[in-house]
Amino acid sequence: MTSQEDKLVLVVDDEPSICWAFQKMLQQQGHRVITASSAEEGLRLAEEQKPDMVVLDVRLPKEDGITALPKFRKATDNAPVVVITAFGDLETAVAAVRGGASDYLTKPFRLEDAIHVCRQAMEKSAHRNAPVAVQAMSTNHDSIVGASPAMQWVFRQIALVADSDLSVLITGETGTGKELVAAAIHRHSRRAEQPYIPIAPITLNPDVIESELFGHVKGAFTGADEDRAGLFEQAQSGTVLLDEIGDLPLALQAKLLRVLEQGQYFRVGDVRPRQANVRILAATHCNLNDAVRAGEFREDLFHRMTGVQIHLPPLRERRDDIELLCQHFLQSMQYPDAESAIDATLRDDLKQRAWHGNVRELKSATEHAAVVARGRALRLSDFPPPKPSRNNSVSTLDGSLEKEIRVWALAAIEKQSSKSLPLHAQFLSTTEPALLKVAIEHTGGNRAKAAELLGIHRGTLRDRLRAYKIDEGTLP
Ligand SMILES: Nc1ncnc2c1ncn2[C@@H]1O[C@H](COP(=O)(O)OP(=O)(O)OP(=O)(O)O)[C@@H](O)[C@H]1O
Repeated sequence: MTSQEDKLVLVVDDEPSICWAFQKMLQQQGHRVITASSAEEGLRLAEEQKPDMVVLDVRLPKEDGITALPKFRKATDNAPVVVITAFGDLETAVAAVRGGASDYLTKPFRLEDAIHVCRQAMEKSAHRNAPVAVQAMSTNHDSIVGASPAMQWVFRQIALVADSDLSVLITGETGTGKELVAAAIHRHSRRAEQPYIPIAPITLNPDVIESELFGHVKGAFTGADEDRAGLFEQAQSGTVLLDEIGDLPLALQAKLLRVLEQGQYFRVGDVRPRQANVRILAATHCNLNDAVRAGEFREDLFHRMTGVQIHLPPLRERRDDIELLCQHFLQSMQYPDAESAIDATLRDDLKQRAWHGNVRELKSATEHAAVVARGRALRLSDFPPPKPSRNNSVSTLDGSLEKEIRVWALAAIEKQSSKSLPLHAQFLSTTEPALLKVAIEHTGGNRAKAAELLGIHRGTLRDRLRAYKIDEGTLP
């Protein structure tokens, strides 16, 4: 048997630069690489040389990668296949995984991601079950739109978990699409034909929430005139989404844990346990870690739920999706010439907004603008004013910025060497230039006013600009 460092990898891509990049990267990891520029040539090599892993592009000159995927699996006795694609939508990712792909990468990818994905694919058994036939995908659903690397990663994660029965925690600010992701996981799972029940605990009457979830037997409490099934029972064989799982009362968290660990629950007033055959997905916009620390969320449930997580970044961190999303919403409204209704100026203006309400805000703003514009190309004035941030205070760091700083600081500490600047100086030289530039831009290039705004001496400002080599010519 070959060792983890000495595998034969077949790369099938008609772009020589991609073959070259994989060749370099995999050879550095101690593997041997053969390449092919078409599925046909790749299959021939696969039959002859039985590679330990295949990297397969979706778009190939004749037969495409997704169609050829099962053939590669057969030709290599089920060696892992990593599929790569230039632009992925969720359906392509799911089709790849259904066709037997071990993983999925979207071009352009970061080298670290490619190494990580290839290593994981090789670690996985090279002799998995025979591939499942690619199933026709229904298009009659709410599609998830996104071309940004962040959304491509989300598609990959959905595709990888959809077919299993794993519980998944979906996190992200309000309006980022958590419920849409949960519905997509269900839609692409084996349970797709079974019920999908989203439950928001906050909307349930707190006095009867346990009965709502797990049902009750006759006489369990006043008003319980007959046996009744709860939502978990109604979702039998299907999927439940617990929307804002952080809102679930502590007593019910223990009962949910029982469902997750033993697949069992009790109707209120019943002593007979019932079997729950449900997949549990959960969503939250808050930091469950904090809730655990505050004693509001059970730690054991936290660990059970955070095994598989899909995080949806806020829209302001994937601004390149804004135009695509607007066009998508306009198309859904059958707006005339939806694709050209947003010109480059409007696109840039929309990208400037903070979109604190995320995709939900963008959707309602686009619908509003479409009504005002009545069929002509949209203008910024057609859009409602931006929604204010929930946390408009500028005197304190908002949670996400603090998180970024923590991540930065931990990474900097790890990289610290005898040659590095002290941590505080590193931090200042990373963050201060942006602050100085904003102050100067804001004051129209007036250094005296900028220094006043910053609360520092003019001379200090001049020295810092020099120290950071901020090119005065690039500033107003
Ligand atoms: N990537 C996307 N592509 C298309 N539509 C999207 C996308 N993300 C979100 N939406 C739309 O934005 C709206 C809000 O999405 P959703 O309800 O899934 O967000 P959420 O994160 O669950 O919000 P909340 O936390 O407030 O419940 C929905 O109308 C949804 O269809």
